[in-house]
Amino acid sequence: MPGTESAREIMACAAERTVRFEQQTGEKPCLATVLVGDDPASATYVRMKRNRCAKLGIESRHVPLPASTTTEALVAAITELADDPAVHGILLQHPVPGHIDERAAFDAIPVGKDVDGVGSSSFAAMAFGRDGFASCTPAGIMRLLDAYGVDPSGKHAVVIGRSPILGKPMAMLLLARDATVTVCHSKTGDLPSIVRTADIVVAAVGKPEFVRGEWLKPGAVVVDAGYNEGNVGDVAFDEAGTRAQLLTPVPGGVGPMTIALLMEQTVEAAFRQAGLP
Ligand SMILES: Nc1nc2c(c(=O)[nH]1)N[C@@H](CN(C=O)c1ccc(C(=O)N[C@@H](CCC(=O)O)C(=O)O)cc1)CN2
Repeated sequence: MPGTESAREIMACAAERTVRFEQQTGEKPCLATVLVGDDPASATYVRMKRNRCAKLGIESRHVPLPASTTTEALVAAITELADDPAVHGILLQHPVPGHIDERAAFDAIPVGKDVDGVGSSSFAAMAFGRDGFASCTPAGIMRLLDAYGVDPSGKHAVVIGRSPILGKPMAMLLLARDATVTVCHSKTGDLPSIVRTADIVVAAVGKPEFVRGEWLKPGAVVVDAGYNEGNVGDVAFDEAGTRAQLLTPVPGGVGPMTIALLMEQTVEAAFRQAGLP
């Protein structure tokens, strides 16, 4: 499976670096996870991340907060983690309850600890090719394209979805690799005809089997970044499979890469904070 295989390689490397970090500093890299409320899917994703940390020898510290948490209280909890030198990376699980200003909370994570790449400063650094961490799912997708020998340069890439942690950074990363990028969203007219012109399609809409096989240009590369209930992606897999040159599966595609990138970036943050190469 494409994602599982590439993710395994990235995580093996993160595990090796974790051992080296401990030998050099006597400490372990540490990821703090912040979960607000009791959404079961979010709880599952946080558990998957913490389990992966444990497997790789990365420490994790969990901060569960009630759904009634205010923006101010969440920002204060994040600031406490930001000020703690034993914490190298901070992850705030998205989505947070609707009354919270999620952007303010993401932006409270200092850029050096923003291993999930969700802050505005991280976005700017990524967009302008500066040091920082990219949002894990789009960064994982770029690595997946590389692993499969797909060079975005000169290709028409269509990103369906414009969310701050997926569609928008995805467009920037593809642009940085010289793709011609079209971002489509809920107000886009005649989506199928735009998708039909794409060499690379990234589906990040959050609607099960939304992208149909007949929309695709034969030979297109199709990346399914959907994570809908029941492990169903945003692409109608069987239909798309008959037309696509490469189609990432759900499960076993983009999801494992998201977690692998989070592990890689947490370990890298630990090295940077310790001033080690
Ligand atoms: N702060 C963040 N919040 C959210 C992100 C994110 O990157 N940062 N992404 C999504 C959900 N997500 C991680 O949080 C996520 C979703 C799915 C998977 C995954 O590996 N899925 C597996 C299948 C699930 C399973 O095996 O039970 C797969 O696709 O193979 C990883 C991460 C929203 N929130």
